[in-house]
Amino acid sequence: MSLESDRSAVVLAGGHSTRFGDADKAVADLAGTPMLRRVVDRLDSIVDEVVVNCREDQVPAIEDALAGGPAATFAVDPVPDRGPMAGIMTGLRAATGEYAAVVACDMPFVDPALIAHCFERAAGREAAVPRVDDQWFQTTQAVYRTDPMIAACERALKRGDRRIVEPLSDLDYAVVDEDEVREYASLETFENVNTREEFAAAAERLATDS
Ligand SMILES: Nc1nc2c(ncn2[C@@H]2O[C@H](COP(=O)(O)OP(=O)(O)OP(=O)(O)O)[C@@H](O)[C@H]2O)c(=O)[nH]1
Ligand SMILES: [Mg+2]
Repeated sequence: MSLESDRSAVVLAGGHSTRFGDADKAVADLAGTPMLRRVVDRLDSIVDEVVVNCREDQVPAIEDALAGGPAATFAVDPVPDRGPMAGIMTGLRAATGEYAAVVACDMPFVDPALIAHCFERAAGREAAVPRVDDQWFQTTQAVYRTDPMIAACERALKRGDRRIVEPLSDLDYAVVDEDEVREYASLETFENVNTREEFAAAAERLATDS
């Protein structure tokens, strides 16, 4: 068994991209490659399995965006629009790994070296979550132990709490602080793209990078 055989990735894409406008940012062409495809490509090298979480109506376009690339399976929200934390729960339910990295589809600069480190830090615990400014947990670029995180999401939703940090209160998690993050990645790894302006700026940087 390879070292990585327990590792899944869940890419979250079930939002409505309202700040982006009419189109789905997940599949929007970012410097020649759909944004979600960039995230999947980066994660594929460090996990055994990639699961994409989205709504049913997004599946065809996301399939197109991934065509010819790494294999991915879909985890469709049984009830759409319950927020990113419910999406994490849906994705993790479909994941087969003991641990899974969760990354939002709008983080095209995600650094696989940091994710690999989060897998190391989560070992023997229930999560490893970066926190760069002693305040905001990067819950959509973190590693969770699949079963306890599913249970924690279920409990939070049952309490009527959709906040994405809420499941952490039930978990034994490691915090990956800013200094530790910087050993593996630059902080652009956490940059998320919401508006057309942010998308254009990200495209410009990616075009000059490659
Ligand atoms: N499954 C699921 N995922 C969601 C939901 N809302 C947001 N997400 C995902 O969570 C991540 C971060 O969300 P946002 O940046 O707010 O994305 P968004 O909701 O599509 O965009 P806005 O409408 O502009 O807020 C993205 O990967 C989204 O696809 C939801 O209701 N369900
Ligand atoms: Mg949103």
